[in-house]
Amino acid sequence: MHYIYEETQTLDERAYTTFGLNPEILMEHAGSALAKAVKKKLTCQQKALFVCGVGNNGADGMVAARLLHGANNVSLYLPFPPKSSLAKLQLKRAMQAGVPIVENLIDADVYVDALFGAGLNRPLDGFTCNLIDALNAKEGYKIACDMPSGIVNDLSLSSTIFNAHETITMGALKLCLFHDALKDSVGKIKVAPLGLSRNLYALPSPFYLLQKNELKLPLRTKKNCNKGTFGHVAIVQGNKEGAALLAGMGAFHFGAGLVTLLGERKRKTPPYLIQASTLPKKSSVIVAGMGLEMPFDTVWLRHLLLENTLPLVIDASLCHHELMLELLASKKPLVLTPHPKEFSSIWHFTCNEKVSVEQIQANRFFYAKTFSKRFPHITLLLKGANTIIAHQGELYINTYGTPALAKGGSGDVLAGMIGALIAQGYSLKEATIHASLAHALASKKLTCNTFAFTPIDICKGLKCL
Ligand SMILES: NC(=O)C1=CN([C@@H]2O[C@H](COP(=O)(O)OP(=O)(O)OC[C@H]3O[C@@H](n4cnc5c(N)ncnc54)[C@H](OP(=O)(O)O)[C@@H]3O)[C@@H](O)[C@H]2O)[C@@H](O)CC1
Ligand SMILES: Nc1ncnc2c1ncn2[C@@H]1O[C@H](COP(=O)(O)OP(=O)(O)O)[C@@H](O)[C@H]1O
Ligand SMILES: [K+]
Repeated sequence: MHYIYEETQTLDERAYTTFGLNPEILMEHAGSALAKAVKKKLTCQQKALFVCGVGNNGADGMVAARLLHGANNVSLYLPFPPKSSLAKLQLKRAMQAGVPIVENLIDADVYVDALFGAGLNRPLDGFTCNLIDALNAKEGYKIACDMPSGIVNDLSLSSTIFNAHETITMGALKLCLFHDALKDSVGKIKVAPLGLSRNLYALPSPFYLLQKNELKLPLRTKKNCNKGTFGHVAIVQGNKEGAALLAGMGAFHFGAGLVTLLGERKRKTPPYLIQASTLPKKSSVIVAGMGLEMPFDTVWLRHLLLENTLPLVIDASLCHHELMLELLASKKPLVLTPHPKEFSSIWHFTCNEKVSVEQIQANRFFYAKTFSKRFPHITLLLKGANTIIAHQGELYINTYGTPALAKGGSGDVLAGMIGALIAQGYSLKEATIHASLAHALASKKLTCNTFAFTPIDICKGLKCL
């Protein structure tokens, strides 16, 4: 698991004070990593253009251009005169080495965006937006230095953002790179070590990037077992019965020994799903919310969810229902799996403050972290292009989801999968993390194109993990 940081200046400063490095040493490493990434994409006849800004982000680009010049065809384009002392120094060195400087945005095979990085402190002006639009419109491979230009104060996004195929980020991963709205702009993210190994440069952080090799599958290693060994998931069935069916299939395919759909007996279900009107005695967990159309029998549901000690996975319409207040107050072990609109309702109930979906999406990390600190017994999974799992102020980010999942029913399967892992003995946090990883990775197993995928394909994909 890699740490992610809200800002990395503290890490740079520690590299100076603890390890005796200095900004120039760090920058030489940043430029060298950028140069390596550019070189990989260039044949001898091809040309790279480094578009450099006024600060140290631009200076990184100038270092990379100097390192490549002589062996590769590279040029610098400086739309503004350098401001920072390191940018002035690096420009001088680049000129002494003879790096060509061009006056316009010329055509190239590789474009490097070294306009702005962590120092962008206000929205971009019209000229810079037009420049970035022009860069985005160019053919060719695009590399962002540290971060795509357009992220203001490491946090909010300008209306115009550089669209990279690849981002070489300096020293460590930054939280802003995992904004949902940047998922189409960052490309592949690579970390450039800055004169120290990544481990030495790093400090502990409460934010983590989930890696696929960390996935803990519910593999059956003991031969002496029976269905009871793997728990019993009870799923509340609503009027839209397909939702509970999908959750049931997700739970069953992810290892639950028994899965019961609770409610009125419905028409066709897969034969391995049990139907019952009362909670089975040996249930391990209750999953509820999907397919529940309002109004529903609140008395029955309140009794079912609250009059026992079973952990709960709560999804979909229940997030909009005032029953949520009682669930939160009950201090029952709880996983909540809202999408941003559902989270906006939960936030309203719990914090007595109306926040729009847009506000949540613009500040996903803040809202998820704040909520998880306020409700330390809850594990929150905030859905999105990059899913966030929040627990006691820690955030785990899953970037593996794909647009194939953007279909009704994908979330239902996920809720069932989380229930399955809880039933098999995972902690609520671990169940949520590993179900989320498996959900995203399974969706990649069967994706032949981006549109024909169905939620049932997630279950099929689980068979291949
Ligand atoms: N040890 C180090 O230092 C290391 C640094 N590293 C690299 O440095 C990058 C950070 O460099 P940075 O802090 O100089 O910021 P950067 O993004 O280049 O821009 C700041 C400049 O832009 C200006 N400005 C701001 N907003 C503006 C706007 N809207 N429109 C116009 N101008 C605007 C602002 O000027 P202001 O007008 O605010 O005085 C300032 O001059 C980091 O991302 C990484 O790539 C790595 O090499 C690792 C080691
Ligand atoms: N563009 C996307 N990239 C990655 N994952 C996505 C994307 N769109 C949706 N998902 C995932 O698909 C699931 C959709 O869940 P949800 O919106 O609750 O659907 P439903 O309630 O219809 O089952 C979530 O896990 C979400 O993170
Ligand atoms: K940049």
